[in-house]
Amino acid sequence: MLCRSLLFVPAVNRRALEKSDALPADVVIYDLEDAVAPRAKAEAREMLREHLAARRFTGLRAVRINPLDTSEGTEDLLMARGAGVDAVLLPKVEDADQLSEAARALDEMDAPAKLRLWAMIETPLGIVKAEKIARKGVRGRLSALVVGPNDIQLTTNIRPDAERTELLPWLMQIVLAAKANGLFVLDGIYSDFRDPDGFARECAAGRRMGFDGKSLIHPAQIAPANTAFAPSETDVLAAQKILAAFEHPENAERAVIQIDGRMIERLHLTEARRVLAQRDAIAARAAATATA
Ligand SMILES: CC(C)(COP(=O)(O)OP(=O)(O)OC[C@H]1O[C@@H](n2cnc3c(N)ncnc32)[C@H](O)[C@@H]1OP(=O)(O)O)[C@@H](O)C(=O)NCCC(=O)NCCSC(=O)C[C@H](O)C(=O)O
Ligand SMILES: [Mg+2]
Repeated sequence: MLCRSLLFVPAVNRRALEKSDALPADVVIYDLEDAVAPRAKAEAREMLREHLAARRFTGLRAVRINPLDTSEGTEDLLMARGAGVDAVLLPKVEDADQLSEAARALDEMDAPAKLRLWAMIETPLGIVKAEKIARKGVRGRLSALVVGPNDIQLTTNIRPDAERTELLPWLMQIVLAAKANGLFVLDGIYSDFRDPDGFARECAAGRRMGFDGKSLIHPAQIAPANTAFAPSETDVLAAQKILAAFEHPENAERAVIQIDGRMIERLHLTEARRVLAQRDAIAARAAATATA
C-alpha cells in the first residue's frame, strides 16, 4: 500500500472536496469527525456520499467516521460501505473491542474483505494499549495505525518542543505496536501549514522513526511528504546494486557479500526488492495523477 501522504479533507467543504480529486496525495481521508461541526454532520455525510459516487480521485479513499457509539458513527459507516471506499478510519480507538465491533458491523453489511479499518491512536489509553489494539485488530480488518497529535496534546497536556522530544517515547510505542503486527503506521498532522521548513524536518524525523507516511491538512504539504517518504535516488541505486550482485553466479550460494566496502546480507536483498517495488508503485501513482 502506497501511503506517503494522507490528506484530510473536511467532508463539509465542497471546494476542498472538488480540489482534492486531482491532488497527487496517495490517500485522501474524507473527514466526518473533528472537521465537521455537530450540527453539520448529516449535511456533510450527504455531501460526501454524492462526491464519492463520482469516483474521481485515483488514489486510496478513506473516510474518518464519528465514534461508532454515536448514531452519527453508524450512519457514517453505512455511507462509507455503500460508497466503496478503501478504508474506514476510526477515531480515538482505546480498546480492541471497538475494532471487533466495527469489523462485525461491516461483515453484517456484507462489506468486501478489501475494505480495511484504520485506527487513530490519540489518547493516553490508546497509546498504553496500542500493541493489544494492533494484535487483536489485525485478526479482523485492521491494517494501519494513525497518530493523532492534537488529541494526544489535548488529553495529556503535553507541550512538546519543535522536535517532538517529549512525544518520542509514545510515538515509538505506536510504531512498534504496528510493526510487531504487520500494520502500516502513519505519522500525525503538522498544523502549521505555512511553515515548510518545520514540516520538512518533521517528515524527515517521521521517516527515520519508521513511519510509512504522514497525515496532512493542506495541499501544499503533499509534495514534500511524497518526497520524504519515497526512496531517494541513492536508495534506488543501492537497491539495484544489491540485486545485481546477488544475481551474479559467483554469489549464488553466498549468504554474505561485500559491496563498496559494506557487508551485505540476504536480508538486504529483501529490503532492496521492497525499495524497487515502492519506486514502481510511485511511478504508477504519478502516471495515474497525470492522466486524471
Ligand atoms: C487549514 C485550512 C482550514 C486552511 O484552509 P484555507 O484557509 O482555505 O487555506 P488556503 O487558502 O491556503 O487553501 C488554498 C487552496 O487549497 C484548498 N485546500 C485547503 N485545504 C485543503 C484540503 N485539506 N483539502 C483540499 N483542498 C484544500 C483551498 O480550498 C484553496 O483552494 P482554492 O480555492 O482553489 O485556492 C484547510 O487547509 C483545512 O481545512 N484543512 C483540513 C482540516 C481538517 O480536515 N482537519 C481535521 C483533520 S486533522 C485532525 O483531526 C487531527 C487529529 O485527529 C489529531 O488529533 O491530531
Ligand atoms: Mg484527533
